Amino acid sequence: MTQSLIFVQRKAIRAVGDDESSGCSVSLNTLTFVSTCSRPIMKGEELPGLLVNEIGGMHGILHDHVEFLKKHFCLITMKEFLENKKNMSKKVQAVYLWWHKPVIDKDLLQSLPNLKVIANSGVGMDHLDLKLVASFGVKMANAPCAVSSSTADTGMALLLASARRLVEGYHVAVSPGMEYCEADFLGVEVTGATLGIIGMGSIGYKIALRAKAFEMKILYHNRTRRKEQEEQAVGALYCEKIDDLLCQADFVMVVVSLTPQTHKLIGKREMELMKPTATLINISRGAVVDQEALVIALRSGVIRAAALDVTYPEPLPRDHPLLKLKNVIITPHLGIKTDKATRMITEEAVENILAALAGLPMPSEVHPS
Ligand SMILES: O=CC(=O)O
Repeated sequence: MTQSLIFVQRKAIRAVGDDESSGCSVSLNTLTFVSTCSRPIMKGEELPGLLVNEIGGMHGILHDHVEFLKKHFCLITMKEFLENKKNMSKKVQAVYLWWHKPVIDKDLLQSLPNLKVIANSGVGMDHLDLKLVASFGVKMANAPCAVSSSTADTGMALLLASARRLVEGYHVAVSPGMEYCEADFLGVEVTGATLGIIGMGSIGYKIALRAKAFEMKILYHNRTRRKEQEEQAVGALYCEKIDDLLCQADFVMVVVSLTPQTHKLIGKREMELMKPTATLINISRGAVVDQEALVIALRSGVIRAAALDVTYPEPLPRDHPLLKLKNVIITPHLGIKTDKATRMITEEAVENILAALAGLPMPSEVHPS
């Protein structure tokens, strides 16, 4: 199988995918790496160099991913690269960013004359200077298909946990001698409640699908309105203005990418527009919400609660006021992390890199805005 065939095959899957409405194929997943990306290695063929931060250890690529990557690339770690820059720099044709590492700066880009593509292990690209990378003629890709289901699940898990006060309840249940009365832990009913989704890309859409099963009313705001049939499929109503969504929703779910336009998108004014009984859920990036304003809003009852998979910084300093509030749930940016999603991320990265190296359009190319 040639690289171009691989791409055509995947493109065909996308075109008929059972998840067309979210813009992603869901067919590329299994619990082991799929073989659609693999190709026979010709005798004597030199595999393209793929720069990765490190292998294994606390922050490095998982070993089973390494085995898969080695079928397509000659892996070069940052350590090997820095120790032998002269020989290695020309070999590197692609970089795989594993949880934002290695850091891509001008120095690194200048030292990689044959670099053609950078693939990211996730959907958010805010850690990368897209314009800088593009100015070196290097293409970029993310992995939106791989992460949409797992991230949508995290959003719903946070919504349910906050509504039903599961974390508070857990602490009481496991604390010896803790007493509680029947009226404690009154939560908020999710069935029939209104969910406002800010950001209706593939993750937002999958949240809507899940919320529909919970019989929620769904409002959404997005830069571009979804097609009528997509809206109807999940029963979502479009709010052209975020404010209209904020003042009606019982749960506000933030799913936008972090850009200069979305930085502190949800601030004091927006929280004051929300119902005092509303819950804010953030699964995008911490900086999309003004955290100082959030602390005040949570302390003073401007909103009921918050559930955050993302904060700034990550992790929060131990003495951060958000960590002291009972009406907050915080998880350590685990949104996309499932066994299946992480494997799919690496598959999607390989698919993108192979397409770029073959001079073909990449399935999930990212352009600077
Ligand atoms: O945070 C997760 C991602 O960017 O995919």
